[in-house]
Amino acid sequence: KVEKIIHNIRSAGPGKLQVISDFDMTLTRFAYNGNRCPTTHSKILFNILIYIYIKKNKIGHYYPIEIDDTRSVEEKTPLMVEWWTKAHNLLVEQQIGKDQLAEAVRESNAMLREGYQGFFDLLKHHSIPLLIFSAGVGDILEEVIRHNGVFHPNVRVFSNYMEYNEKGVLCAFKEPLIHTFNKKESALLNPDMFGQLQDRPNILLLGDSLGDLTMADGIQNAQNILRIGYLNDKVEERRSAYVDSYDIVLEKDETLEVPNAILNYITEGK
Ligand SMILES: Nc1ccn([C@@H]2O[C@H](COP(=O)(O)O)[C@@H](O)[C@H]2O)c(=O)n1
Ligand SMILES: [Mg+2]
Repeated sequence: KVEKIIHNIRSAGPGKLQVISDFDMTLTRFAYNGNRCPTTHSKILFNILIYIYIKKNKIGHYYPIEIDDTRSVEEKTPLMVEWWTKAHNLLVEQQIGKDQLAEAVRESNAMLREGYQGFFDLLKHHSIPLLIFSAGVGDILEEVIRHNGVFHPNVRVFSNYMEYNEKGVLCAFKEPLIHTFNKKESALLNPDMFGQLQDRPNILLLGDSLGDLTMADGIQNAQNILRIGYLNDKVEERRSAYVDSYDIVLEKDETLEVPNAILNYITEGK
């Protein structure tokens, strides 16, 4: 099946392709030297207020629920909304200044996956749109890719964005709230963007959660979708659900080698 999809995408050429990707733990590393890397939410909480990250972000409580594939999306959704709302309220309470963001990212160990330069540059070179759908914090995410010199014009980001008051201080998060399991809804809220991309019916989808599988649902005339899933955590327990849902499953792989190899093959000689 994978060979057939890749063959079809290659035959149609890069002009018919778009890449839709998750951000945290898909384009960024899950772990480095045995330690977990921060997400966009935790990057800022971690850098600005370590105490809050540990005591109040409640990653220890909510993250196991997020990745528990024995619970239904319906059961998990209200708990995810609760987690995200608490985290956003916490950030708002801290009165974070717009200028502190860049500094927070510079000082954090935000790490894109190995091979990110080749990935972003190849997509730019072939003018292949890269749509990043993230339930993280859009302002931080943008800062991370800008800081790494790969925020090219072909990159579009859909995420949770901060709102600042007239003094440049964080005062709210823009609606709608995007969490792990409602990416489909936010994709459908952007018909203009997807309308522009209707002439690109072939999709390379990258994700690390089963919730990421719905990111391409806004594409109405999709023809060939190759879904690559990063299985970062609780590998044994979650393998069969991932193998059933993704076309390719990468276990504990901190690189973009496989997507890059596929993209190189698809665009070879073009
Ligand atoms: N308070 C929170 C809420 C969520 N997270 C993690 O962020 C990830 C979302 O970003 P994606 O780019 O992967 O959509 C999500 O998987 C949560 O684990 C967090 O760290 N803190
Ligand atoms: Mg993710």
